[in-house]
Amino acid sequence: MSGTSARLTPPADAVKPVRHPDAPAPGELLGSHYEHCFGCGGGQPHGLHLQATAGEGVNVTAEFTVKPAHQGAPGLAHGGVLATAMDEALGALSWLLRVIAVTGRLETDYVLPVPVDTVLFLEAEVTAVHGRKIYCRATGRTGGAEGPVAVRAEALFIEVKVEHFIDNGRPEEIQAAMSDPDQIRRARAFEVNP
Ligand SMILES: CCCCCCCC/C=C\CCCCCCCC(=O)SCCNC(=O)CCNC(=O)[C@H](O)C(C)(C)COP(=O)(O)OP(=O)(O)OC[C@H]1O[C@@H](n2cnc3c(N)ncnc32)[C@H](O)[C@@H]1OP(=O)(O)O
Repeated sequence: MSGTSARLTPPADAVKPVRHPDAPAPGELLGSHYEHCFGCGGGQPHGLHLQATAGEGVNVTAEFTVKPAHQGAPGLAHGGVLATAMDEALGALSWLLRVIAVTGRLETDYVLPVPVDTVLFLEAEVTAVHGRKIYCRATGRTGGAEGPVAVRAEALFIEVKVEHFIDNGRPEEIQAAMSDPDQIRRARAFEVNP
């Protein structure tokens, strides 16, 4: 059973997403937006270490291997961890629009149980844009990119300015990020007008 709430249905005057001309080329590995991100950072031992690849449209693909640290029931992935994987893959779409965006709403359908050691093949795409609102969806398949859907998600991301993080983040991490030239470069890669 699945369904989409009215808040995730784009309004009639929403527009089709446009791949930014300076977006990473199709097939390019997108890299982590922040080393300590639980979803994609290399600095989180139990994180998901998701690596997303740019697609040809406003879409990305990624693989996520379920580790023992990600269990909910014995030998099975925790649903919240699977939602995190979907959130992260959807968040990576920002690279293709060259905007900074955060999750406003995320709805997840859990279709099949996902055992530890499973490789989930994720695909995410933007479906519509309305002002700052970015409508998107994702699937997670087992056994290959054409395998059965185990997880499905729809989401609304909201475009924000870099000040969203500077104003709201804990000062010590913000100061560390702002004094790291590589982090500044990564943050700028999201912004059309840095
Ligand atoms: C250089 C140093 C700094 C480092 C920089 C690092 C660069 C990092 C780069 C990239 C990071 C990306 C990170 C990705 C990680 C994966 C994604 C996540 O997990 S993100 C974390 C979870 N999400 C949140 O923490 C959001 C918390 N919420 C908020 O902050 C606000 O609620 C926010 C920004 C989402 C909206 O607040 P408003 O005041 O800006 O805007 P309003 O007017 O409330 O909403 C705008 C429109 O969106 C709709 N909207 C907002 N929330 C909605 C919702 N939940 N459902 C439906 N519609 C919603 C509203 O109805 C409104 O629509 P109408 O324009 O009137 O048509």
